[in-house]
Amino acid sequence: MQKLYFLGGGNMCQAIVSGLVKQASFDITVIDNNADKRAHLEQAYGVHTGTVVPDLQADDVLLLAVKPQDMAAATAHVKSNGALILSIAAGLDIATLSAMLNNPRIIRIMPNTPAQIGMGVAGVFAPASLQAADKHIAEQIMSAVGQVYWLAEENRLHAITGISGSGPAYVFYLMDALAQAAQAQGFDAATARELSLATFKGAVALAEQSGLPFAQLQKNVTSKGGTTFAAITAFEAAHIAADIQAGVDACVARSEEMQSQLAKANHDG
Ligand SMILES: NC(=O)C1=CN([C@@H]2O[C@H](COP(=O)(O)OP(=O)(O)OC[C@H]3O[C@@H](n4cnc5c(N)ncnc54)[C@H](OP(=O)(O)O)[C@@H]3O)[C@@H](O)[C@H]2O)C=CC1
Ligand SMILES: O=C(O)[C@@H]1CCC=N1
Repeated sequence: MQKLYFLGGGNMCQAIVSGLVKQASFDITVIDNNADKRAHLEQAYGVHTGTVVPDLQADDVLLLAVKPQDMAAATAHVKSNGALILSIAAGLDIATLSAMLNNPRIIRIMPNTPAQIGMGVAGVFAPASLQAADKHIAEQIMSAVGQVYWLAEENRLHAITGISGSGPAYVFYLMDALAQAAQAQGFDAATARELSLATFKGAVALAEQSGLPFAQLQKNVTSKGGTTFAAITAFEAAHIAADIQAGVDACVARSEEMQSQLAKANHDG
């Protein structure tokens, strides 16, 4: 069985591992410096764990899942020996990773946390020089936990980060805002959470099942001069849609900025 190592056993590693172990197609080892995390990973998913990446072989796979700013230190002693490298780190480009690992065989992935329940979205980019078999491995790993979108250019990873990579946080922010509004209307915290959750859940399922444009679905709730009209008029006066666009733009800009900073730090250091 092909050996797959995760470097970093945190949130995203656990999300991917939880879906992947059901496939039983890789011999998985997670490298993490935290003993509690290693014990949890062994117990919950039956994977091997360790504290150091062993010297790799060409047919092994290493998935990099530490924070971008920890990557240089975490990979300093890794001997990748031409193994396939998959990186989920935001803002670390292939040129920088390739210099860190002395290995150009790298695929970048931008996943998101709903991977934990098999409903993730992942943007994936592979340089043209990589073999179809390498792309197949990335596809196999990420399709175990959700949908996979192949990107034609590495730079598109910034955009996918702004939409689906960070996107779950925007949705939770809106869910929390609706729950807070419910509390302001006198519901207790538990009921407010349930009302917000059930409203999001029902709206998402309706959008999916009807296939209608989101704007049409919104119109179907909005009687002219009625209650929803009052709410949407208030949202428009507050430029909520433009603010969401500004949030996405800030996310994309930060991804680009991190990439320049990390590339420079690695080049200088
Ligand atoms: N969370 C998200 O929604 C998404 C995250 N990503 C990317 O995924 C990557 C991981 O993020 P996430 O899982 O949230 O981060 P976490 O902090 O949850 O996980 C990283 C793990 O790596 C461990 N670690 C740090 N340094 C080392 C080392 N030298 N050797 C072994 N283990 C080490 C950390 O331990 P300790 O805590 O002790 O430092 C931690 O357990 C990041 O690069 C991020 O950009 C991409 C898309 C979405
Ligand atoms: O916030 C971050 O930097 C990471 C990348 C995408 C989601 N979380």
